[in-house]
Amino acid sequence: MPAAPLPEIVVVAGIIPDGDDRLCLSRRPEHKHQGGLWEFPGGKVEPGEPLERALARELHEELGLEEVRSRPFLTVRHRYPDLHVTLHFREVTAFTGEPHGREGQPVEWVPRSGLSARAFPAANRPVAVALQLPPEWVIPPETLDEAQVIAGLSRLDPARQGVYLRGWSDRPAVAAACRARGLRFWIRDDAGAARREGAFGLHLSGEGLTRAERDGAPGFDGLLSVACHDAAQIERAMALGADMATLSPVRATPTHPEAVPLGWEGFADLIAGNPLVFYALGGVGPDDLTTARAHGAYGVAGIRGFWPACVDL
Ligand SMILES: Nc1nc2c([nH]c(=O)n2[C@@H]2O[C@H](COP(=O)(O)OP(=O)(O)OP(=O)(O)O)[C@@H](O)[C@H]2O)c(=O)[nH]1
Repeated sequence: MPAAPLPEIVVVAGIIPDGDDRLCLSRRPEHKHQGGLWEFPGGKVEPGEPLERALARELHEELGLEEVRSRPFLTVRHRYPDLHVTLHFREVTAFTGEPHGREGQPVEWVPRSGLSARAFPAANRPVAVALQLPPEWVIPPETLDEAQVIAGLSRLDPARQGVYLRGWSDRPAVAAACRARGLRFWIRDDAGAARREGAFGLHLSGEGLTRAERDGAPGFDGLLSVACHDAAQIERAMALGADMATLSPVRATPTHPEAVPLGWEGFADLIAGNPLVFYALGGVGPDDLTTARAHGAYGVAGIRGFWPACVDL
């Protein structure tokens, strides 16, 4: 007899900040699925219920919060052995009341830096990665000179923007400018340079990916990222243990005129169900963040529109 299909549930969960760089967590009751683990408060979405309303209802029932407003943060699909779950994590932007465990569950404000010490359900791994990441990934133009790049870096916002030093990975002065500004930055392909420069991440190009597959995963403790353009590359990035990826091109772009754009629907189809954190790249700008999140990405990446002095690119 064929096995019965596993139950599929849709869940909404809130990332609730307190304005002091802490997030509200609760502990799942022992008798429930994934019992005893810490979670972002939330619960099952009712059929036809809009996600923002579902989260407001759950946070009222579980924590006693009122007037909850939220926006998309990250969508994760995960297959537990006994359950398939689609988790819509949302960033809570406003609420009233002080969260307390109305169902007897422990509730705590936890500093972001303390999140890695908590045990979460396996589905939460991409959220733990995304919580360390800026929503914008800025690529300094290669048409500028080093002094212009350094001047541009000093105008980026470290809270919102990270930097991929695509054409600038072998320039210690550029890495130093990122550090001085407190910007998280990624080095291209060279794990040794990433270690030396204290990069936040290592981003593998197609060539870097092939080399890492041949020689073994690069020895680097920071985040591992891969440039992807299709389903096969996403598979390879996951097999290598990557944390995040760029997927491109979403739209036509003058830097890669030959590449066929994925479009937002094609983008969403490719990333659905993959436990990587994705940035949409190629013809997108900071204003596309809401659209990108609605299609499963966490962030947006690019040169044009992101770089402060890029008017004449
Ligand atoms: N709320 C929440 N659920 C999570 C997280 N991570 C994760 O895997 N889940 C899973 O998502 C599902 C949430 O369902 P739930 O049982 O809490 O839903 P509910 O509050 O409506 O519960 P009930 O109907 O059993 O009372 C569980 O299978 C849980 O293991 C998370 O961070 N927050």
